[in-house]
Amino acid sequence: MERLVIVTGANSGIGLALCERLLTEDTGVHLCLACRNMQRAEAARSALQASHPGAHVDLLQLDVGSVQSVLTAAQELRARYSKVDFLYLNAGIMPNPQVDFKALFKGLFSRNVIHMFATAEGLLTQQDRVNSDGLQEVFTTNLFGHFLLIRELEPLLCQSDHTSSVIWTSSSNARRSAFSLEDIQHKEGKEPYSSSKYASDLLSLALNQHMNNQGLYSSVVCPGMVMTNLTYGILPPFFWTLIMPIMWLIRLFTNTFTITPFNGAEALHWLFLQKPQSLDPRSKYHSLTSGLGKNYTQPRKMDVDDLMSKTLYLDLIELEKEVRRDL
Ligand SMILES: NC(=O)C1=CN([C@@H]2O[C@H](COP(=O)(O)OP(=O)(O)OC[C@H]3O[C@@H](n4cnc5c(N)ncnc54)[C@H](OP(=O)(O)O)[C@@H]3O)[C@@H](O)[C@H]2O)C=CC1
Ligand SMILES: CC(C)=CCC[C@@H](C)[C@H]1CC[C@H]2C3=C(CC[C@]12C)[C@@]1(C)CCC(=O)C[C@@H]1CC3
Repeated sequence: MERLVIVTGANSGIGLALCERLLTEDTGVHLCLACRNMQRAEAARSALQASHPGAHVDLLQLDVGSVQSVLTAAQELRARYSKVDFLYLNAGIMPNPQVDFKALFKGLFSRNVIHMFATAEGLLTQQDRVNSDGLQEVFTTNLFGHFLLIRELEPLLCQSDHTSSVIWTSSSNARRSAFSLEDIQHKEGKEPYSSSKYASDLLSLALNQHMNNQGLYSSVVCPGMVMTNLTYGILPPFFWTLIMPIMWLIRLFTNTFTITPFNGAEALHWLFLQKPQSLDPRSKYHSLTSGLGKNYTQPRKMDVDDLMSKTLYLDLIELEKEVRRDL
């Protein structure tokens, strides 16, 4: 039987590579590319169908950064499909990133150099802004829009006769110290990306605790450090070209430098092949690539606790009520 797989942010990078891998490596996949820009979505579909003639690929207009767009897209999905098997919550942004070159240089000569390259801890800040819903843009795109989508798709995800999986593309940059329950949107700080990714780790745990009994399972993935539009936005392109040999060299010391979107999609694809009941709700599934270029998936325990995750879940439900009231 065909399995319906929805991928947000499917028109480029890791999302597009995942779609390519699903069509190449699996049979009976019905894809729905959920993208904000329909021209880019069309281009992605054409590329997928050029390499997989006859592949079942639908498009859906979805801007996860806009409450109204999520509600309209969910309504469309409920009209089109009777169930969803996999929902990849992959769309994400890192606006106006700034690299702290002083910290980078200092880190190069410290014992933490591998950790620094794997997580970018202490290296990156971003400048966020408020969107037209009055919400922080990074929080809405990376977390809240996806949360709302899950809530809206409950009738398709939670069915008595089958299980469904929601899979978050989180990051090694997710860090507890960047997140605060007093400021879940990260209005105050300078690391909204790190905060939003940590929030997705917490939320995934809460979703498992609240929804496993309805057949919905949530998992978290880290794709590693991948060269995509997102990373190309961090430094000027010529700089990346210049340091590319160093990047391949770094891979000899840290398996988190997956570098290509194909490699980065490893854990996302691996999860497609697993029974959701067999997965650990407290682990993040990492795409890793060895120095010799071998891809594999490894679960690593997340720095999350039950009380924090439950509190965030309840805060998000409250926020959802508020935004619905304001529509
Ligand atoms: N690259 C890396 O090293 C890492 C990436 N990640 C995560 O991987 C995910 C995919 O990013 P990646 O492939 O790297 O980067 P890309 O920029 O290539 O892909 C991001 C995708 O998200 C889409 N998107 C952004 N904002 C919205 C929105 N409001 N509504 C709908 N779609 C949107 C983009 O669409 P559009 O083309 O219209 O902008 C694009 O398709 C992100 O969540 C990112 O945080 C995590 C760890 C490391
Ligand atoms: C010599 C060399 C490789 C310099 C690059 C330094 C930095 C720009 C990178 C070092 C670690 C990278 C990293 C990311 C972005 C680029 C770096 C900061 C991410 C934050 C990209 C998005 C993520 O979700 C996690 C990545 C962690 C590592």
